[in-house]
Amino acid sequence: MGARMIFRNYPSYNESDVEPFHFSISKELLLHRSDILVGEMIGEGAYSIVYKGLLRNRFPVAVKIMEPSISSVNKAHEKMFQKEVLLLSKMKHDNIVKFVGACIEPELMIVTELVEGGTLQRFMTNSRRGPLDLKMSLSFALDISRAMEFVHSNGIIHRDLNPRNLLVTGDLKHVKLADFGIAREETIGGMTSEVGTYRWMAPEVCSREPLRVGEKKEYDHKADVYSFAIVLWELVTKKEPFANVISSLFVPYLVSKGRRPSLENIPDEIVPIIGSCWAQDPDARPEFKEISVLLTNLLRSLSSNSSVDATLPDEETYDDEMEDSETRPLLQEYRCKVKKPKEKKKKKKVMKMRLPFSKKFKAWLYKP
Ligand SMILES: Nc1ncnc2c1ncn2[C@@H]1O[C@H](COP(=O)(O)OP(=O)(O)OP(=O)(O)O)[C@@H](O)[C@H]1O
Repeated sequence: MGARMIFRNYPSYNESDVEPFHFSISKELLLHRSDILVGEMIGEGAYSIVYKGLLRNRFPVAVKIMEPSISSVNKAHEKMFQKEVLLLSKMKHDNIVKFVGACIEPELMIVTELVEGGTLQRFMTNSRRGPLDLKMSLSFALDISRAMEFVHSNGIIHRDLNPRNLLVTGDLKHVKLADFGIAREETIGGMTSEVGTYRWMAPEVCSREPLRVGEKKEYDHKADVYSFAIVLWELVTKKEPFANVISSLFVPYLVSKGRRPSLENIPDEIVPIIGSCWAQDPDARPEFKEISVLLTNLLRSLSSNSSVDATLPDEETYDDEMEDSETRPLLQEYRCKVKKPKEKKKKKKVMKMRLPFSKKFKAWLYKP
């Protein structure tokens, strides 16, 4: 396996782990190796290589094969594989890659739907030179938020939300969440291992504060909300986060001290969303349920203000307004503002109201 430019922390396992391990994956989730025809390579992860494939000679699929050199030496990777299979098989949502099946003999393989548009990382890199399509960016963000809403409602923390784990559909209209390799069920009392990809890693996950003997860092599903904020920032700025930091290895330190990418030149409507999502205090971050409502309303208001015919993607499925009491006051205030601008007179008033709020919000964000 070649050196990777992305530094990522994986759960640590004891390499001398020799405990016997037996797969307990139900038969319905298993495929025969002969059902799968493996084609060209399309991607590579830390422990796996992903190929295009054909299921029963007919259906295009993605085939993730765990690197045999690793899985044969370490039973811990078999456990990791099994966890990924069991989690992914439960994740049935339009914005999450569909699980097709798994093989355990002769190689460890996970077969999913083939998402043809490549990673969001590649998509954003390719679109950097062109103009920003705000509606498309927000619509992608809404897809991600909806996927995460579903993941969290199932008691799962993804722990590695970043543009390499988000795939763009072939028609370039939607994004799907992939890679549940380090996702875990949230445990009462918080999670403790340090995992994720540094540039997208929440401060509570990556902080290097000294711990007392036996003490462990705790975090919860709000770590994913932080990662989402960085992805949203990338979508609306078309820039790389922490690009001026020499090595991503330094990012955790800076983030733990409150450093964030710049909010300069980001549309006023989006600043409070990003700002609240990457708040230092995880409890101050909104839930994905709230973020989805905000993004839906924002997209609606953008569409109704536009002369271009810009309907929401799959509008009927985004019809889930929340009661005001369900959104936190900060976001509620913001939501009222973005819902209003329909007539010109009202729009002016809204802009007047929004500016001081946004200033106050920025001041709050950067207070020493
Ligand atoms: N369903 C899919 N459709 C198309 N391409 C895919 C699919 N799944 C994975 N890929 C490609 O393969 C790459 C690696 O996949 P994945 O992230 O699942 O592997 P991994 O070993 O878990 O990687 P990581 O080191 O990020 O955990 C992705 O970045 C993407 O380019």
